[in-house]
Amino acid sequence: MSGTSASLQPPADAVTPVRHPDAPAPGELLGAHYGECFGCGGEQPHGLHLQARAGEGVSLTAEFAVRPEHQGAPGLAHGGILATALDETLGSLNWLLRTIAVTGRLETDFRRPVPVGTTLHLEAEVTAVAGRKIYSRATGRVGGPDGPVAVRAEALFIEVKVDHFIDNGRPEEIQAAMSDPDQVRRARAFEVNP
Ligand SMILES: CCCCCCCCCC(=O)SCCNC(=O)CCNC(=O)[C@H](O)C(C)(C)COP(=O)(O)OP(=O)(O)OC[C@H]1O[C@@H](n2cnc3c(N)ncnc32)[C@H](O)[C@@H]1OP(=O)(O)O
Repeated sequence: MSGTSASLQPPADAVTPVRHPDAPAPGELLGAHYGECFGCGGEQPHGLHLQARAGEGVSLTAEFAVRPEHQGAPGLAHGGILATALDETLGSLNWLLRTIAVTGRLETDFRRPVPVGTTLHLEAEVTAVAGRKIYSRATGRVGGPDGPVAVRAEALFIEVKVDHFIDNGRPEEIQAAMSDPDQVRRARAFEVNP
């Protein structure tokens, strides 16, 4: 991608990302990491309800069905919503590394409008890892998985410890998430041992 800033270029000592041995198998749905997440949560009525599926290596695909509540201009998806879909898709990659990480930087290209009523077909991959820094990119297409590119992003995620959420989040939500009976979801949020 042209125009990407220097901080999204992996350093010379970056390594190839390694899929965790316990990562979901290719083709498996990842499910939501948190029910209230605006990007993927099933209990979030206003959210994107994005569904991601593991791919080969450290890659995945995801689908985002654009609904009327996602509009910016009449009949078209809001750019910030599309950036959110890209952010969520890229963030989901970290589950394949079994690393807890948050977005440090996200750079987005908007190439085509995305109409309400269409599905954005996303694919994403981790391209490099350097210490706590995880470099990744994503593409969103309209009209099908092989349709024209509507949006693209490159990102830098930074690995964090669980304390990042405990220290910065609201205690009510932290407690609720920690006692989530869904073991996989709890592990994604709080029990990952890289
Ligand atoms: C539980 C699973 C959650 C999954 C969610 C997935 C979907 C959604 C993903 C998100 O939207 S996460 C929410 C949005 N992101 C945030 O709220 C992060 C807010 N930022 C922070 O909390 C801190 O800035 C951060 C933890 C990212 C980094 O702070 P630290 O004090 O831990 O590290 P530091 O600032 O020393 O940075 C570490 C390295 O990363 C680099 N870095 C950090 N932020 C950067 C940035 N923005 N651009 C470029 N480089 C950056 C920094 O220069 C440094 O490089 P070096 O090691 O080479 O010195």
